[in-house]
Amino acid sequence: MKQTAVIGAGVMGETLLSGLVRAGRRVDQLLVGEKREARAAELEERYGVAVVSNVEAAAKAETVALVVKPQDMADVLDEIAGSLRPGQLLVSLAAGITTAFIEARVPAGVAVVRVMPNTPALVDEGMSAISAGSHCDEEHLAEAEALMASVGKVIRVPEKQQDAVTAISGSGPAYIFFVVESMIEAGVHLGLPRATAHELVVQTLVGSAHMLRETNEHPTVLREQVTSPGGTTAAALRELEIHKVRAAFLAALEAARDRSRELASGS
Ligand SMILES: NC(=O)C1=CN([C@@H]2O[C@H](COP(=O)(O)OP(=O)(O)OC[C@H]3O[C@@H](n4cnc5c(N)ncnc54)[C@H](OP(=O)(O)O)[C@@H]3O)[C@@H](O)[C@H]2O)C=CC1
Ligand SMILES: O=C(O)[C@@H]1CCC=N1
Repeated sequence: MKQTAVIGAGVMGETLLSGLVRAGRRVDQLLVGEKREARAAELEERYGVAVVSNVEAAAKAETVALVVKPQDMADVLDEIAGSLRPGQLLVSLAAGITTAFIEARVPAGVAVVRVMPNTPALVDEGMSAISAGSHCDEEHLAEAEALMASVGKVIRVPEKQQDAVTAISGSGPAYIFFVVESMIEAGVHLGLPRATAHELVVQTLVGSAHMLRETNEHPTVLREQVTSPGGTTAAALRELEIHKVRAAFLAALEAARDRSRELASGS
């Protein structure tokens, strides 16, 4: 029986775990590495999974997903390295941590895949980008792809693109939620009840997202369709340009990309 372990069951780790359970993965094929007792009890109760030590998880599982913070990665790798064996697959979901960083800390022949997921995985609409490490064959990459496909869409990218991917789709949901928050607040300023503003904004987002995916049109075309000459949308977009929102997005995403690069150094 092939087992998959999730080490680090915080926001992203639990998102992956819950997705695997929803996708029909048998709970006796799942192991969780979690050091806090209260959290371990919570996960056992919620999913019926076995919560074990990191060392036991690493020793028993064929595939080990590492979902700890980048700053904790070196310690966790030091802890489990002695239990790992060639042929096993390590799938790291940590921002910034390179496959070379992991390979340098585990036995030779352990396959490593770097993944950048995002939280919409919680509703099976995740976006994951995966990159192979140097001891990784097609079977390992396919295994990592299947793992992440249980919670959404998966693409393969060269590892050198992962910091940019992290800035776009890894952190991306936060920018969207920030825009949603801002629009709801603006609705309240315009005199709408908060619940009404919330419903209007959320459905507008969902509808726009479906249009983007289903029409396959470029966002510029879709934006132009909304923008009647001399109308309300043109007035609003002019303000967004005056306030340099486009430039702010570029600066923000560069900052996220740079922070991802820094995380590999443990800072
Ligand atoms: N949140 C997101 O949207 C995304 C996160 N990621 C990546 O996922 C990883 C986790 O992020 P996130 O879930 O947000 O962070 P969290 O802090 O929510 O989760 C990290 C988890 O790791 C646990 N942990 C820490 N040390 C150990 C250890 N030695 N052994 C086992 N578990 C340990 C923590 O436990 P405790 O709380 O007890 O310390 C916590 O439950 C990061 O590397 C991040 O870059 C990637 C893409 C998106
Ligand atoms: O903020 C972070 O560092 C993580 C990685 C991408 C999304 N959340």
